[in-house]
Amino acid sequence: MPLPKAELHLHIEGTLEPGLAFALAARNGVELPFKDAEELRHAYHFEDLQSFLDLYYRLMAVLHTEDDFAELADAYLARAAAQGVRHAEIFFDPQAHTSRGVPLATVVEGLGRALDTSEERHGVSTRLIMCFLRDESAASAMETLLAAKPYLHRIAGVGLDSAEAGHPPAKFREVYEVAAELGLRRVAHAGEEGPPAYISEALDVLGVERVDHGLRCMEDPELVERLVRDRVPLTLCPLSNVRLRAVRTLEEHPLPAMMDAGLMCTVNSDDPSYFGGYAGDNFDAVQRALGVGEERLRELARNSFLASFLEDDEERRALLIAEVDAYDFGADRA
Ligand SMILES: Nc1ncnc2[nH]cnc12
Ligand SMILES: [Zn+2]
Repeated sequence: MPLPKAELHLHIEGTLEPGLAFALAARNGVELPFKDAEELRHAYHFEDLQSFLDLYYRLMAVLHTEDDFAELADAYLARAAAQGVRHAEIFFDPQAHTSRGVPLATVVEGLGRALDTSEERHGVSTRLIMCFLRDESAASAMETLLAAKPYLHRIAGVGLDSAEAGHPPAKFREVYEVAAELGLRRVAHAGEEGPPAYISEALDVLGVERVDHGLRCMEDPELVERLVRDRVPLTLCPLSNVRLRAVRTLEEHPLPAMMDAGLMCTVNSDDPSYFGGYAGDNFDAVQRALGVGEERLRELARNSFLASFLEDDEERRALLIAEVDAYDFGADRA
């Protein structure tokens, strides 16, 4: 049995495996610029965040119907469960679908259908986090937020993703103010490719409770001190960082230094279909490449539940943390 963990940084569109992409393309009559799944896999070499995003947006165009979104999410939940994920807070990018004519209702109801049966089918509790594309306008984000009002019973929070450089968090100040008024939790990608100042800005201007990535905080000792003092959770994604060249090699990933500094780190998969692994694979990778030991793996797993939005189910949170504390590494892999 793998180490129980929560996944807090996962883009559902980034779980689209080549096989499912081709099946949906055939079903929906979408032309893909690749001969087959094998050829598509060979395209998974990225220079930076943007070169990945270009393929990510192109491929998700195979998603059209409620069934497509339900199938995508159910496939992720099955894979995640097999790697010990017991709770998943799942990002989705509504503007990437509405901009090509897929209604928000189709996306949310399709994903929602898979999430509704997740605990029963996979033993994974879930939350949905709606992300705004930061390289689109603040007006478009606001329009998306307001359009989501009928679906807020399904949406726990808002996030901010896509191309980071040149799109500072403050661009979305009003959007996050309205999100807070609507009772939504707030997170944002910051410090993946953008500077440490974007991390401070996400905290100060957007009022985020967690920082997605936050990797570049290590360039600013005062910021590290603040994040440690305030126990701000960081949702790190080691395999993603290597594939998108935020770090040169996995062996050079700052995770151990970040944990040494006292930062509240979690380990997640980001876009597992594209970056070579799901949550458990990321845990295995840091254990293997960085020599992260068993007690630190346990700390990462514990942090994942502590940083999760399980406030409305403290009983489940306590139960899952107790499972982490009692986990026997000798009996199985993490
Ligand atoms: N790693 C990432 N950074 C920013 N936006 C994303 N959208 C999907 N994955 C992303
Ligand atoms: Zn991400």
